[in-house]
Amino acid sequence: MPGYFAKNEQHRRLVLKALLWITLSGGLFFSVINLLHDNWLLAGLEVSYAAVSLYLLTIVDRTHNLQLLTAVYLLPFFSIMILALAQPQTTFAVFAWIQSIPIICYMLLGLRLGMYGSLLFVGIGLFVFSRRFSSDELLQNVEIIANLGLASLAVMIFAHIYERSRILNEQRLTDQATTDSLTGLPNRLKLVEVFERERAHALRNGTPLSLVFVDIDHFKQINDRFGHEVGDRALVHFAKVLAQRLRVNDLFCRLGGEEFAVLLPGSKATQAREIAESLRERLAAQPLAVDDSMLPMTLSAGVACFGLDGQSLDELMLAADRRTYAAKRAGRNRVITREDVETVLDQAGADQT
Ligand SMILES: Nc1nc2c(ncn2[C@@H]2O[C@H](COP(=O)(O)OP(=O)(O)OP(=O)(O)O)[C@@H](O)[C@H]2O)c(=O)[nH]1
Repeated sequence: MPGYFAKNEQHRRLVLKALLWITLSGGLFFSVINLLHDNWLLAGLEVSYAAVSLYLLTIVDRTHNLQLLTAVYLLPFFSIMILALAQPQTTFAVFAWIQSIPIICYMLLGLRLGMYGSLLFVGIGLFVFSRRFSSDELLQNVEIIANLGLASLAVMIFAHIYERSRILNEQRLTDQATTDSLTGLPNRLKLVEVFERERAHALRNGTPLSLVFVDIDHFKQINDRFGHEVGDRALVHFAKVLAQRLRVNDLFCRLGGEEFAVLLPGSKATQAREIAESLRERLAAQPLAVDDSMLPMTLSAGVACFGLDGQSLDELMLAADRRTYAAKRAGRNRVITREDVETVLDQAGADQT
């Protein structure tokens, strides 16, 4: 299922449910009207369609393939509409239903499929309508034809614009929710989302996946000495310096405060360590300019590997966080991997005694 359709599933499910209720009640109502007009074919189709709508209503909440269900529902729905328009017993008024096609298509199928569906079914509807009422004197009136044509076009354009703005707004909200407003980096929510994708990829292809936990050293001192505003600038500077070194596939995100994480798809522990070391060196080489002086910044980092340190993001975070803590205890400005932990802690203990 394409990502976009999956994202909008909840919205589409609600729209489809509303439409199913309308077709259930409308189908029953119009079948009675058509029976009174002796139009058995249309009445039979409408009752059957009401029954199909009732059945779909019972499964719409639990179906895993909403797109297929929507297609199964829409194709006969539009076909019955057009068939109704073609019947000799029906009136001009059935055309009003054709006007609803673009709205239904865009709301249920999205921008591209909605446009194709609208063009196809409105086009067929207009063709059938012009053939069916060609001898009607109403159709000889240019004003009426222009009104009907323009109204159909306007509904389609508005439905298109509405769906486009809805998608853009949804995208904007999703971006806002997954971005750290200070540094512009992805946030923890994005890490959770990307980790799931990369985890599945690593399992499928047997490729490595590493996580580096990064913490700025003595950040509180920057705040205390220069104020919160310089502290914020230091965070932005830090984000910029580190981001320059990483690849597009790597996910560098701010977890909160002065804590960051880097997800490295395709990198095993040794490679992740090298990358973390180069981040550390880069930061040490690029101090922050504060007034006329240069303020040095350093980081401590811990590396964890998918598989070796656990299967879930929580397990990897815990392992990487512990190693970062070990790096802090060992004197800061260093990177610690699984292999380093004991050596470094022994060393730190020896230094203290
Ligand atoms: N300016 C600024 N400060 C923040 C922000 N978020 C957290 N902080 C500050 O970051 C500081 C973190 O302090 P600590 O957890 O003691 O860490 P540290 O001073 O880096 O010490 P070590 O990690 O042990 O090296 C706290 O003073 C927080 O107030 C932020 O968005 N902007």
